[in-house]
Amino acid sequence: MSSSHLDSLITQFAELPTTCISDALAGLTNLDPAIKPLKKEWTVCGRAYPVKLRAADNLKLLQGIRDAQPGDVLIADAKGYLYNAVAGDFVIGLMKTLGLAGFVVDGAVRDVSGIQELDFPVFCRGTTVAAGGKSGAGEAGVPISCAGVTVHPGDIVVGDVDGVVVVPAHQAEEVLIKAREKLEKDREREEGVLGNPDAARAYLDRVLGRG
Ligand SMILES: O=C([O-])CC(=O)C(=O)O
Repeated sequence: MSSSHLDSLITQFAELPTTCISDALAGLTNLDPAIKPLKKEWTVCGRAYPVKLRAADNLKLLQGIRDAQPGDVLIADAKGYLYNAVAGDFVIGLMKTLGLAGFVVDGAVRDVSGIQELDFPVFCRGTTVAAGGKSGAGEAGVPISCAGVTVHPGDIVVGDVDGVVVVPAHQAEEVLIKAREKLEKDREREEGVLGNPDAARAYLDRVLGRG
């Protein structure tokens, strides 16, 4: 896929809620729902730059920040470990300064207030007070397994208040069409019943087989 085509897909995915993208993918590529934005207003959408870390160690995360391209979403498997952070406001500030689109981590961050002030979208499993180490184990820019999902470099990562979905690059066009259709159906269904008790009862009767 050319990079301008991928950019156009990313722009279009950014307009969709994760719920519809999840439905289009049958829920198969959603990260563990414990992974949520540090601020509920934050959203993220971009090319995946995956990083594999040892629990509580961030040297290879720093390599990922150095090697990723502007617009990439750094997505890190930090083994779900919550006692030591792999990033605080300093490391997140590096990501923002180098133009990355966001950070998703199956692990912990710290300096929550500082990160919120940076206004750079961070999605994580949890937060902690303790720093991590820099011993060097891990790999950057390789396929990973993160919070139950395989992520390849160049997949599309989309996150909002509901959670994070990974769109495999080779399925992106088809998923975009299906997700848009789902969004339209959800809107019609909602508009049809909201504030209209007769329509609400008719819907329930139909689904319950009493119509
Ligand atoms: O320096 C580190 O590796 C982690 C940290 O506390 C920060 O990013 O502020």
